[in-house]
Amino acid sequence: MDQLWEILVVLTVVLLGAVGLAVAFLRGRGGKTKELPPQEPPPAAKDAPQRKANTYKPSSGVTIDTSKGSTATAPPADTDERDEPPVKPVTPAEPVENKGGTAVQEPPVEPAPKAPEPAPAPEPTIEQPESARGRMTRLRSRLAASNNSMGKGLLGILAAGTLDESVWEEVEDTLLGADLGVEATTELVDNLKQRVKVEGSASPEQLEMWLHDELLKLVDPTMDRRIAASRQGDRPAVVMVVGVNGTGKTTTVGKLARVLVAEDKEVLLGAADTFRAAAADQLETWGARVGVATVRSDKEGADPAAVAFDAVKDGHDEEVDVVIIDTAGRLHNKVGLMDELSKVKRVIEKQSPIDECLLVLDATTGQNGMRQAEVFAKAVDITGVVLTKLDGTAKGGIVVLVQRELGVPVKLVGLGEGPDDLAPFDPKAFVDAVLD
Ligand SMILES: Nc1nc2c(ncn2[C@@H]2O[C@H](COP(=O)(O)OP(=O)(O)OP(=O)(O)O)[C@@H](O)[C@H]2O)c(=O)[nH]1
Repeated sequence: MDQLWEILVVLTVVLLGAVGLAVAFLRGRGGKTKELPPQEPPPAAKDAPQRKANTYKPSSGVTIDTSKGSTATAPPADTDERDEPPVKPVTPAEPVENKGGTAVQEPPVEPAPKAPEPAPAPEPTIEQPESARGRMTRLRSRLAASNNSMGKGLLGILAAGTLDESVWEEVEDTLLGADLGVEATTELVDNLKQRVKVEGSASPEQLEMWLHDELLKLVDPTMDRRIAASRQGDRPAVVMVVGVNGTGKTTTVGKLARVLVAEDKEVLLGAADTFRAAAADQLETWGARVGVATVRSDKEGADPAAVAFDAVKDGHDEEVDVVIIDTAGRLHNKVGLMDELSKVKRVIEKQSPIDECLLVLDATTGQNGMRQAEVFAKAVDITGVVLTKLDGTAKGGIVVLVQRELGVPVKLVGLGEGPDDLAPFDPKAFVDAVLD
């Protein structure tokens, strides 16, 4: 019986072993994964140009590969990257989908080529303005071109023959037409008549000489035409410039700065014309051309008195020779403008006297300009006149009229739009040009 059990156990073990081997054999065959045929690359990736690794060369000389997934590598020591063909920069784009719907990553994007170092800003060129001496001589032809019709007319009339009353009337009309004014005209004609009477007769040359003398007398060479633009003790001189808009005020301040720079003066400009937005820019440009700074406010409609105050204060601190203040020429009404000018004047005078107050008058406006002048003279104490645009008018007689009416000399004349077309007024050169 025992033997039978032993035989049964052995048979069972053999059977189980055979079954296990059979299962293992079957698994080994049936579980093998099927090989996929080789995959074609997606069209987009296939067509993508083979591009070299994107490189960025910092100033240290180390090349950093910025292409995706790569690590920083140093180039071989003997690699000269300048020999590589240039790589076209690629615009970054979103990943695109190929036809099969697989997302294809856009090839790595190269950084924009390093911007070249910006060229150092060119040094501003400081212009060398023409010296004041000799300007009137250079500009004399301009005066003569516009004004000697008056001189020629007078000489023609006086040389025509007998000096009867009708001839004197013609002389008077010519002088009045040149804006000399009634008073000065009567004075001149009376004096000429007197000389002719005393001499008995006169040659055309003698008449020309007398006319020259009489005109010069009216222009008055004895007036002090110097501009107070030198330091006054331990402070700068202060020059305030006033006048109606469009007369050439800002231009004159710019030109005057040039005259003074040519005389080796240190100048500071104050842009107190805050009414017209562009006036401060205009003034600053004028100053910058000759290396002169401008005190201004960037706020349109800022208080002009405050700007003038700051300019004078800065002038003190910087120890310049002269501070020139440009003012507004237009406000909503005349009263407002005059109040503003008076205030600018008062505020400046809190820290410094005003040494010069120049009224800018447009010579082409004739009698109209005279009425403006009187209004300004009431608001501020005018110490001198700048007659602009004398190159564009035959009415040079305004020089005499303005001096007589205001009791102050014409100190400067504008004879063109060029930067150096402002000249100290020279009575003799003026009369010479008129009778040229
Ligand atoms: N022909 C000539 N033109 C001049 C002369 N002076 C100034 N001008 C011109 O006159 C115009 C007006 O000049 P501005 O300096 O802007 O006048 P402004 O008085 O400051 O005017 P606002 O700033 O509006 O008050 C400009 O075109 C100048 O070039 C001159 O002597 N001769």
